[in-house]
Amino acid sequence: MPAHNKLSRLQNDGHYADSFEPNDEREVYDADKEGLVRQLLGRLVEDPDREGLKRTPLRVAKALDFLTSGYRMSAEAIIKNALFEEDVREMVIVRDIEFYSLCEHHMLPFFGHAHVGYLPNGKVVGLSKIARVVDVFARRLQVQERLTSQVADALMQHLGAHGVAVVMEASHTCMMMRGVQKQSSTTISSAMRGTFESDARTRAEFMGFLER
Ligand SMILES: Nc1nc2c(ncn2[C@@H]2O[C@H](COP(=O)(O)OP(=O)(O)OP(=O)(O)O)[C@@H](O)[C@H]2O)c(=O)[nH]1
Ligand SMILES: [Zn+2]
Repeated sequence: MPAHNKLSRLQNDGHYADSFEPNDEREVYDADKEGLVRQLLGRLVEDPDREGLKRTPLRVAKALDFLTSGYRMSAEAIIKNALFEEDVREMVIVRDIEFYSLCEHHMLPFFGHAHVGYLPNGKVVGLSKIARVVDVFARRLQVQERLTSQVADALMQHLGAHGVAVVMEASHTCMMMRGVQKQSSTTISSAMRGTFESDARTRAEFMGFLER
């Protein structure tokens, strides 16, 4: 088991200590968190020490670390090394990017697809980086609307684009497995920035591509 705890490098204000490497996807081990999950398990089940549950607190702690790893990642760092000068002015769309996030109200998954478009301004970005930026914000405790806006704002800020459009469609397990128990409803959210916000034809062109 790793002796150090990477999370300890996270400062209280949510920023990273200088020594922290952004976008380090290595596994985090946090003994405190494992203990807290063990306590919770003790309240939930009759025998938290039975064989099948012995390593569950460790597994849950590691899973939660992964599912919130977006707090330790930086969209800027992902984008800045993958921007290429290219005289492209037409719309670029990456659609059907699957994502998984946790709703901040219940810490239950919501998941679906993101569709991202942008209008380049002399630079294009490596396509995989757009999907990585979706993950940076999806791997946090979220509401879908904020997730959508954060992806749009980060891309707008770091691409130098004329505009960015993000549409996300998701199923919320907190509405499916509990609460209102609606299995088929999906939620669509959008965030339009720059030309996509100011020009209805650009927005319509983007939406048209999504219909295919
Ligand atoms: N706007 C928005 N709401 C969300 C999202 N995820 C979950 N919610 C909602 O957050 C609300 C929380 O409402 P509360 O009344 O405080 O919680 P609750 O008693 O568990 O609500 P129910 O789910 O209706 O049982 C619920 O209506 C959820 O459906 C999201 O991404 N965006
Ligand atoms: Zn919820």
